[in-house]
Amino acid sequence: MSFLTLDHVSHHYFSKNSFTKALNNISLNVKEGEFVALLGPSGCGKSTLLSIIAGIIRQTEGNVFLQGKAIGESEMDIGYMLQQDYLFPWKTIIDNTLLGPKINKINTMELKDKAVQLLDEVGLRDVSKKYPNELSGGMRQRVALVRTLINDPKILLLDEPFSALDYQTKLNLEDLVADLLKSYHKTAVLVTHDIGEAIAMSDRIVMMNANPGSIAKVYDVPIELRNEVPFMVRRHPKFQILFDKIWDELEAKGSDKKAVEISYE
Ligand SMILES: Nc1ncnc2c1ncn2[C@@H]1O[C@H](COP(=O)(O)OP(=O)(O)OP(=O)(O)O)[C@@H](O)[C@H]1O
Repeated sequence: MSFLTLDHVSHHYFSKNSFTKALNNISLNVKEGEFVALLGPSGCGKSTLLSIIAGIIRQTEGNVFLQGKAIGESEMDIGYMLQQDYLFPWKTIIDNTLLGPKINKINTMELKDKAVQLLDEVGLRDVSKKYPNELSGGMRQRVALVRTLINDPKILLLDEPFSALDYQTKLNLEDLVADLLKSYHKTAVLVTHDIGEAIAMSDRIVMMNANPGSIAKVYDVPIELRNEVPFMVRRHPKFQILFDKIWDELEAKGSDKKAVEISYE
């Protein structure tokens, strides 16, 4: 059964002088516990699609359902992790992780133990009383991950969450995120430009076309790779085969195509 359903989703951006067709007729079913990556040339609508799934923007056409319910009925169902951590500098790490529930008027006393446990799981128990500026970029992203998981969201939306990190930190975080999501049996959609990251972390990879954004191809990641931690996936012979296939496909699409933009001027 489909956990997340995208049913003929299209999106147009309208501004005073122009109209951009960002997404055209996207249909996709994501199973519970599945990890799906969205990959494609710049401007193909990956972030737009993620914002629609998050309920931040409303699609122009089509429907999006999470467990059969239209998106937007409960914000708490969705966890969002971005390239920037958006931690509040004047709040301690533990208070930052509890901010979402606090805003939603949930009793944070009950969630404190869970926050401590999650901080422990990401190796940050000792810094819970510190402030964000005392932490490295990788540590801050781990706090952002805890903040996302504290609400126990049904689905995690990851918009290039590792792209601002150095390579080694990024690989370590990929392993950590994959491990945590697997142990909590979370469903996730990742937007990335990094083919290796998409293969290392995902069960399926959705390759998108630009101009306008649509689904070009869906790759099933071989089971041998899905059973490994991301770091080890990169060493598997099947990794390189899939990498080359996707690379050739992306090269063929070109990397700088813009979506259809019609100016009214
Ligand atoms: N708020 C907006 N108003 C008008 N057009 C927009 C807006 N946001 C995005 N677009 C356009 O919609 C198209 C898809 O943009 P989007 O950011 O979703 O693509 P993307 O695949 O995430 O790009 P990138 O990989 O470069 O981050 C682009 O042509 C972009 O210019």
